Order: sequence, then C-alpha cells, then structure tokens
Amino acid sequence: MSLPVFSLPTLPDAPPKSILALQGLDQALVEAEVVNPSSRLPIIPEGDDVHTGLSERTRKRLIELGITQLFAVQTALLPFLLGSSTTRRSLYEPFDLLRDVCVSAPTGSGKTLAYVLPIVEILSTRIVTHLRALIVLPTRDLVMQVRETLEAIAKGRGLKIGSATGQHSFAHEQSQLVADMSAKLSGGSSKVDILICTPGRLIDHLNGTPNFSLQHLRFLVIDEADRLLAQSFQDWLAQVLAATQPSPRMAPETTKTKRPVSLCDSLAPAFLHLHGEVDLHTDIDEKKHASCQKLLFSATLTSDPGKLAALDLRNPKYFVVQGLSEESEIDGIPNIIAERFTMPEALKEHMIICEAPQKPLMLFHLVHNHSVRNALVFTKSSESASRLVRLFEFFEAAISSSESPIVVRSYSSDLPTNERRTILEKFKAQEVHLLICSDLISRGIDISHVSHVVSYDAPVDIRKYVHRVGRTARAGRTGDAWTLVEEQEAYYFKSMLRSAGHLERVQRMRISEKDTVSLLSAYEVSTRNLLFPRSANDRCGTLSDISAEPPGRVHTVVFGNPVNWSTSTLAGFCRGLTLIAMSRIAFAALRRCHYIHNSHHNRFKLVIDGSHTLHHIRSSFSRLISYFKRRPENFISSMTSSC
Ligand SMILES: Nc1ncnc2c1ncn2[C@@H]1O[C@H](COP(=O)(O)OP(=O)(O)OP(=O)(O)O)[C@@H](O)[C@H]1O
Repeated sequence: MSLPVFSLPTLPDAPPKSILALQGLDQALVEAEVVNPSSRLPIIPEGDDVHTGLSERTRKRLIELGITQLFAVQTALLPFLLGSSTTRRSLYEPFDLLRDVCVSAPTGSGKTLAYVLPIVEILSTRIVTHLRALIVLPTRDLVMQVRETLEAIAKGRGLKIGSATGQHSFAHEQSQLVADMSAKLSGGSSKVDILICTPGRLIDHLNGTPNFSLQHLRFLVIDEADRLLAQSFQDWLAQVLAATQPSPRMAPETTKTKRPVSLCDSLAPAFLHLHGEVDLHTDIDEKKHASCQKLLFSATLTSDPGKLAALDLRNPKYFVVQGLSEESEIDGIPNIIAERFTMPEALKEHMIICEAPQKPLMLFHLVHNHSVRNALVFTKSSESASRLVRLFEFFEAAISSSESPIVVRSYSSDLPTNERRTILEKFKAQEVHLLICSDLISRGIDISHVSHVVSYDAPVDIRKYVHRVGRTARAGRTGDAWTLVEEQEAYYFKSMLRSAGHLERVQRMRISEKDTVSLLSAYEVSTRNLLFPRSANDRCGTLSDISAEPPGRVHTVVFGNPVNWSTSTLAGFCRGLTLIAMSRIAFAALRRCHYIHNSHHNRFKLVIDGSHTLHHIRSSFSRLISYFKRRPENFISSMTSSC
C-alpha cells in the first residue's frame, strides 16, 4: 500500500498593495465621499433653495459679493452641514450626535466659504451671545484674512466676531473677548459669537482669562489641519478638546457647599449635571453630549491614524475633492490614503535644474525674459529673502532697460505685523511686482492676482510644494509655478514628485547660456554691490584676469550663489579668508567662475557653496590644490576651509 501524497506547502499570495495600504486606517477615511472638482451649484437669489440649505438672505449677500455659484467643496459640504433637518441647524444638539467632518480639497478651491457659510447661517438664529464658533489657524495673516471673509458674509446679521493672535496686548484682547471677568460665571461670559485665533493665543486665554469658556461651542474649525496637528505647542489640541467637554474637575467648589448657581450664569446643556441643583434628573434622562462639531480642512490632509486619533473625531465624514479620472487612484489606493494631493486644474508647473550659483540669474531670466510679474518668490529663510531682495534691487539698478523698474519687497516674520500688512496691500494694488518671502505665506493666503509662484529654493517636502504652488491658479484662474532646483537636489526633488504621482505634470525647462547672456553684466555688478556696497572701485572679471595681476597679491576668487552666503561667510570674506567652502563641481566651475575684486582690500576671494559631501569636498580640494600648484601665480595665499 502506497503512502498518501500531500501537496507541498505553499506561501499564500501577498495581499495586494491596495489592501495593505488600507490596514489600520480609519474606516471613515476609506469610505470618503469623492467630490468631482468641476461640480457647481448655481445660487438662486430668491425663493426656497433645498439644494444648498442657504437662506435667502445669505444667498442675496453672496450675489452682492459677486458669488453666483458654489464651488465643488461647498456643493458637498453645505447640504451636509445645513441639511433640511432642524437638528442639524440647531445651536445645541445634546442628544443627536453631530458628525465631525474632514475635508481635503485643492488649494484655492473655496474651503473658507465652505465653513464660513454654515457658521453664519446657523449662528444667526442665536439670541444670547456665547462663544459658539472657534476657528483655529496657524498664522496671524490667515486669521486676518478669514476675519475679513467672515465679516463680509455676516454683514448685517448681528454676529460678533473676535480675533486673538497676540497682535494686541493680552489685557486688550481679554477686554474684547469677555464681558465680565470679576465674578466666576460657570457658563462663561463672552462678548463674541465667533472667535478666530492662533493656537498659542487661544491657550493663553483658556488658561489666563476668567470666564473664557468653550462649553457653548457649536463649531470647532481647524483650518490647515495637518499643519496645526503637527504643532504640539503646549499640547494645545488636547487642552482645547478638554475644554469643550464636561469633566468632573470643571465642577465648581460651590456644588460641594450647595450654593445655587446664579441664574444669569447660563450653562450649556451638557455641562448642567456638573452643577447638581440646576439639573433636574428624571428616570428617562438621556446622557447629554457636548454639541461641538469639529470641521477639519486642508489641501494636504493627513491620513495618519495616529494624528487623526488625537482629534477624537465623532463618527467622522470625509470629503475628498479630486478628479474621477484613472489618475485619481494609483495602484488601486485612493489618493488621500497614499497622500497624493490634487492640484488646481489650471495650474502649469515647471522646473529649472541649474547650478546653485546660477539661481539668481535664472530668477532674473524669468522676470525679464518670461515676464514673471505679480509673483510670490519663496526662499528657504527670511535671511535669504532679504538678501535676494537686495541683490534684485542692485540688479534692477544695473540693468539698462526701457521698462519701468520692477519693484521687489521681502515679506517674512522678521517684519512687524503693520509693515507686513502695508506690503501686502501694495502687492495687492500691484505697486509691488514681486514679493520675496519665506514660507510664512505659503499656506492659505489668498491673493487673486498672483499669476506666478517661483520656488527659488526648492521645497523639501510635497506638502510644502503643494501649498506654495497653490498660491496661484486659485478659484479656477490660471497660473504658473516655477521651481529652481540645484543640480545636487534634482534627484531628491524628482523622487519626491514621483512618489506623489506628480512628476509628469511638472515640465522641465532648459535654459541655455545664450538665454541669459544679456543679463550677465548686470548680474555681476549686482553681485559685487551685494558684497561691497560701499566701495565704488570694485570690479568683476573672469579668472584669466587674475593671472594678469602682478605677482605677490593675495588672490581669492568668489564663486557661488551670493544669496545663500551666510553672514559669517561674508564676514570671513572681509577678514581675508581665502577659501571658505567647497563645491563638488568646484574645479569645473573654476574655469567659468567670476571673481570679485575688492579694491579696498586688494584681494580676490574664492568662496564656494557648502552643502556637499565630505568626499566631494576632499576631491575638489585636491583638484584645486593641484591646479594652484600648476598655476601658483593665480592663487597666493593659505587655504582655509570651514569644512
Ligand atoms: N463659490 C465661489 N465663487 C467664486 N469665488 C469663490 C467661491 N468660493 C470661494 N471663492 C474664492 O476663491 C478664492 C480661494 O478660496 P479659499 O481661500 O477659501 O481657498 P482654500 O481652498 O481655502 O485654499 P487654501 O488651501 O490655499 O487655503 C477666494 O478668493 C474666494 O473668495
């Protein structure tokens, strides 16, 4: 009798990527409602409108403001938040739990109105003023912008709007937000119905302003949610969420001593039980919940379950505005889960790959040969923004152009708020043509006429890229985004775009030497002026000029992108350091580089950009040393390096 034969064990097939990607994710995210970006709903000025849920008054106001149709995100969100059922529109809903909402929609797609309209519509029915809507934003500038939108929509509705950003003194803000700070009022005492604020100042008021209470909140809006969730300042989110929920530690001392709560002290329904005497218990009592509905918005909403868990979302509903084409799902994984973000449809994206020293020239080329105006130019820091502005001003002064000069200003957190506001006003009035800025305004800022965005320093993560380029092509307009990518960054930048499924949309533009030749001499003059603004006798030349200099002089050749030279590099330059940093392409560049002759110090200096690997630096060093050994007349000095 033969033995039974069993088939060999086999490994089960690995689950497909799409199944693996969904593991551990919130089911609500997987079941997100996908909204087509081209869907629109007309606003009917008169009569009933069952589709949008907006009252006639609000619709008329929208039409006065020139808004005649709702954008995609609004067409999805307004019916959901306003709906026809009265529970959705009530100010308190302690029994029927309201669903929280998360929205991912492209930049400039109208997310602000998507939450401003329901807030105004629902809160307009209120009789007593309580703090019922809290809108948290990451920067002061955004707070001011959202306040303007809210004021425009809520005009004539009697709603009181406040903001807290730290721009005014704490005492002043307290007096604007709270009516009575003298006695302890368990229900709080608010002068405003809606508060727009930054998280830091919000925490200051929660901890330091008597009678500032979040118990009556009907809406908690977190705009630019992914950015704010990444901000752990004083654990702000946990503190805010705790303040919206009743907890035994909020019960006043008076409950223990049986002193009745003052009648004028109006408590939110979910907080009544903390004050035994005013809560009448019956056998059919249902547990009361806080009525606060959380609304989260971003163009780059996170799908990270850990971060979302911190929000303690109540039966959340996700809305994702993205195209329905096959592009919307790669490898069968929905875009939001793969963190592939939808871009505005009318945005054209380009990249220019160049050597670091060429970047200023490329920017001048874009401005002078591609008519880049009304542009935001992003740099990696405020320091490089202000240096680039100076270089630009020298360049504009040096270039003999028939056109009127281009006005450039820097915009960064270094400037006081009032100055920032003035600069922004001038930019909006097109008195300033180019705003060179740090990432301070890369998120949320809405300036309709921005037609170009230039990332002078390439962004290091895809979220930053999405928000920067999203400052143009807003509200259905067209726009162009340019990214200047240094050669050594190109691989990383392209892989970043590739993994976001976005590389094909970014076109590479090649710029040859002859494209920029007409700008070279003005560029050299501007570079020299940036380094030696006080010396009138400075001059620029090429390396071959050095050998024509009499021997015995100390020569240093300047090479690199002067905008990126740190203050210490420049200080070293003035002290006479010979070689400050190296580039992996130093030797190749040396043949083409321009040196700067400082007649005051009578020196030439060689300054080469850092940020390269030690291996490259060493190999460049040895090539340079052997070069100078062969041509000692070209370089007579000790070599000093910061590496
Ligand atoms: N229904 C509409 N009709 C016409 N314009 C609109 C409409 N909704 C919004 N807008 C305009 O579109 C512009 C962009 O809106 P908004 O600032 O809300 O975009 P966003 O989605 O919040 O962008 P970001 O993600 O960059 O913050 C604003 O100028 C706004 O006034």
